[in-house]
Amino acid sequence: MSHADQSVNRQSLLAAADHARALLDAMVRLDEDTPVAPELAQRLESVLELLADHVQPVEAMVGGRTADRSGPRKGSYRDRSPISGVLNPIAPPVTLRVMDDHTANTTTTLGLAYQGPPGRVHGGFVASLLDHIMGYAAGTVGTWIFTRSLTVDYDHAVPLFEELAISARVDHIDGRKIWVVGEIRAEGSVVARARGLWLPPRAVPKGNEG
Ligand SMILES: CCCCCCCCCCCC(=O)SCCNC(=O)CCNC(=O)[C@H](O)C(C)(C)COP(=O)(O)OP(=O)(O)OC[C@H]1O[C@@H](n2cnc3c(N)ncnc32)[C@H](O)[C@@H]1OP(=O)(O)O
Repeated sequence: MSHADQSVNRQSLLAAADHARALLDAMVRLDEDTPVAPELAQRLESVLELLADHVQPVEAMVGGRTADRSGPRKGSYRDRSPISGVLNPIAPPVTLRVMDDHTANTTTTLGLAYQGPPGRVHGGFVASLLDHIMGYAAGTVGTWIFTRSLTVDYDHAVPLFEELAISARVDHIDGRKIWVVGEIRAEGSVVARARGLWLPPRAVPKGNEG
């Protein structure tokens, strides 16, 4: 495939991911007696038939075909992230900014697919957002890092349908331990805060040293 064709294909995949995001939003807003339910199920089945011969085996996407998950991985890992992956429809529209001063931030607005208590973001998703942005701040210190501990304070409701500003910074580093703090603001006020510990693995998985 030529460079130009690849670019057109990526634009189509991005558009498809956006449609799938809109579909997720529509699904949770459908009335149970919607008359188009049978046609919806049928059309989605045909879409899945279209994809059947083209989806990669899962082993190719996690990286490697061996038990230790070493070896090459197809596709961009970041594009498939459940929090900020542009090609992953369960990721809300999020554009991450990772800065040289060991900080990371983003803004996003979440719809009904992320609802916990009525009108509020699900607490588990609040923690996921913080984990992710804080992970990226920690990732400015070491390439391979894992969340070891995360404590979230839910100070106030995190609202749906309003812009949320999520930010994180490395608080201090103690040997291998990277301590990070993060927060979510809505209309300028802090609604959730977190602190956590990130650690590099003792050995980087084979094939992923770079
Ligand atoms: C740009 C690219 C971006 C890339 C950015 C990617 C962003 C995505 C972010 C997503 C983040 C994830 O989902 S990560 C996925 C979820 N997390 C995981 O799966 C991690 C599972 N856990 C592990 O694999 C392991 O526990 C490790 C690798 C994290 C650490 O193992 P370890 O090296 O054996 O270390 P361990 O003994 O557990 O602990 C090390 C030290 O920390 C201390 N320690 C442990 N917990 C605590 C605690 N709560 N408070 C104080 N200290 C603690 C221990 O006492 C010990 O101290 P001392 O005795 O040494 O002094």
